[in-house]
Amino acid sequence: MTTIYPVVWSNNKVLLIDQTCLPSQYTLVEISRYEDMAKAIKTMIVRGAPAIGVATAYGMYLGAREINTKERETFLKQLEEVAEILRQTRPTAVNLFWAISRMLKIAYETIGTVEEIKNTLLETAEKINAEDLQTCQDIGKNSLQIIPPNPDKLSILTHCNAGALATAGYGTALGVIRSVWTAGRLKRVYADETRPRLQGAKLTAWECVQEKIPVTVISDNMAAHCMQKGLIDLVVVGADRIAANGDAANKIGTYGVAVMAKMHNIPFYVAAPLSTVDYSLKNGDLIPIEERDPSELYQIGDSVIYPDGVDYYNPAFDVTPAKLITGIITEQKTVKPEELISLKPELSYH
Ligand SMILES: CSC[C@H]1O[C@H](OP(=O)(O)O)[C@H](O)[C@@H]1O
Repeated sequence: MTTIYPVVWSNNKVLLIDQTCLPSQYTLVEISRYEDMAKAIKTMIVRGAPAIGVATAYGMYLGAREINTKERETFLKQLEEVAEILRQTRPTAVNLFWAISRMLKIAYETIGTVEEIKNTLLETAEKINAEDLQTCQDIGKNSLQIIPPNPDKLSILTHCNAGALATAGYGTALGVIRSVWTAGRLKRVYADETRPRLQGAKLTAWECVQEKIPVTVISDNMAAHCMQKGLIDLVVVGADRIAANGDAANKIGTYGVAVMAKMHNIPFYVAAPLSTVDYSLKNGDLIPIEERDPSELYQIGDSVIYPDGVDYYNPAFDVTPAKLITGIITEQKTVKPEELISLKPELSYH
């Protein structure tokens, strides 16, 4: 069982695994102030929709802790300012906004002193962390229902990192892979490198190696060839925001993988918690797509790989239409995209 927890509350501060240093260095970053948490999210020290949600929840508590007033109204007003700073970090992963809404709701609903509100906020952040870990394990368990019954072991392709590092632990897409591995049904993982930030090569491969899960890293442009050669039995990816109709935003390149999977009749699954479904959005056209600094494209390490004079375009995500998605594996059950609406929770924080 994985023991990779990217966001941990310890000794009155948050410990983050610095994902920008993996795989060469395993480094923990201590975060005691909400503005440092905002920076850690923006610079992707912590990344991955659910992990961003957990980190944001702690960021809201850290911000609350810094507010120096006993006046409830003044406290709540300043907490809203903390929320606004955190909202500005990354626009696509809806878990960030989900966590902020949930933390603000708790603050407004807590009848008591400012100190008591602060304590409740910490308890809620801890709860969000624990819930997401359980959610990922439930997603993994549910995925076993959709794995083909034949005794052959599967080769599964995944894109980017939707692993323990991208969640509270265990992972969504990689949680599926861990569960299939534990069930003795996995032959091999094919991990797309996932340009430009290489989360597949650096993070998914690292997680698989930690757990001795056989993994082949492939460059992104090899996925079609591997499918054409019959090397891939199934694709599973994570998500950063899913619209009510099942259109799913995920790391750039996911849409191309889905098109190729469709072309080769390979099942294409999205594994995600319901906290990643934004029921307020009718379809994926409405999902905000983050554009990141062009240096992620033109620089690898210290070397600049593009000539001067070129233009840049660096969208961090793309949207896979529901028609290309075989199923969405959630903590409740696996549904077809058009059935996602049936899982809409009573209480939504979006
Ligand atoms: C379990 S969701 C992980 C999701 O987040 C990643 O994006 P980023 O690394 O930019 O935070 C990627 O889209 C993963 O699928």
